[in-house]
Amino acid sequence: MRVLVVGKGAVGGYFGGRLHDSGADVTFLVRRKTDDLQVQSVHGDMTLKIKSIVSGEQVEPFDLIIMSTKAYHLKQAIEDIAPYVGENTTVLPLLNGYYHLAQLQERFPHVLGGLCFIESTIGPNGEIIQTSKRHDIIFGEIDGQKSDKAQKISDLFSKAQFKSVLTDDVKTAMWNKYVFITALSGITTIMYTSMGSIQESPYGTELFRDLLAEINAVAETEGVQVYSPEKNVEIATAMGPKMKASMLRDMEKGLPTEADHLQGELMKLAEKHGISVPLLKMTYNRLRIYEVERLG
Ligand SMILES: NC(=O)C1=CN([C@@H]2O[C@H](COP(=O)(O)OP(=O)(O)OC[C@H]3O[C@@H](n4cnc5c(N)ncnc54)[C@H](OP(=O)(O)O)[C@@H]3O)[C@@H](O)[C@H]2O)C=CC1
Ligand SMILES: CC(C)(CO)C(=O)C(=O)O
Repeated sequence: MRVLVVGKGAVGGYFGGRLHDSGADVTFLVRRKTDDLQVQSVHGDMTLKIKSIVSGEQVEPFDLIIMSTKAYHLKQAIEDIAPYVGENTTVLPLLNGYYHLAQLQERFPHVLGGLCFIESTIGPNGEIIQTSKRHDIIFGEIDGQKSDKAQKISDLFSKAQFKSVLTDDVKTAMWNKYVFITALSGITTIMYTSMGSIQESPYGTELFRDLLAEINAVAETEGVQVYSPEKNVEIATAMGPKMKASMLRDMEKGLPTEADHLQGELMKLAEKHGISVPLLKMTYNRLRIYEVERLG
């Protein structure tokens, strides 16, 4: 199976690197040509020679295209991959959030739902640094059906050094992750620290739980039954006290955030349904101020 990984960043570099290391036929779509990939990981480091292409290069359509750009780069990435999507190509996004699925489905014939749990970032020399144990991909057909294509992807993933789960309810899995990351990126950016410090502070866990409860009420208007706030607090705690959302790591580097795609979309939904979400509103507002100040 020929695989194209779009974005050789924290997520794409890690999972694409693991797939390449397992013997899979992986190409990276990059914006600057490179054949090096370095991964420093709690599961073992890798120094790899990889295949890469830049947009516009003439190559045959791929069997699987893994999308791992930030949401604010997705529109351009969709244009860039269009020539590499054929009638048998499957597109698998690993982005946080939910509403990018519709963007992809509008354009491509076969899109799976997907998400990942991994704490990784791009280091100063372009290396991928993965800092806590989870390295999981959860994916499946959006309509919940079994398919040969999804099964073949699962077989390919099972040979690589990460955990993968083929689910028949990817919609709920994506919403669970969406709720979790919206609250986690919100609380860690507002408090500007890791989960351990937040949980040691007087009201940290309570505020995290309250934010999760607000977001659950919004998510449930989409007809999904998501994890309880308590379960999400447990998931965050299990990732270790040093865990920070990638959004905070991006803010520390002065980079843009996915606030519009995560908190912003949920604010729109809350307003549509008249749901009061003061903590979510404060979080989104703080992140919007960051964006305005960042651009000077
Ligand atoms: N980091 C994490 O721990 C986790 C992140 N996520 C989610 O995964 C998604 C990706 O995040 P992350 O990996 O952290 O982001 P990064 O910024 O680390 O990586 C994104 C990569 O996409 C590349 N890119 C952007 N546009 C294009 C394009 N048109 N063609 C080719 N490459 C492109 C960027 O290239 P360039 O270097 O040129 O800018 C960059 O290398 C986000 O939705 C995030 O929320 C999910 C779970 C964990
Ligand atoms: C919380 C975490 C690390 C889990 O995958 C994540 O998704 C992110 O920070 O973007």
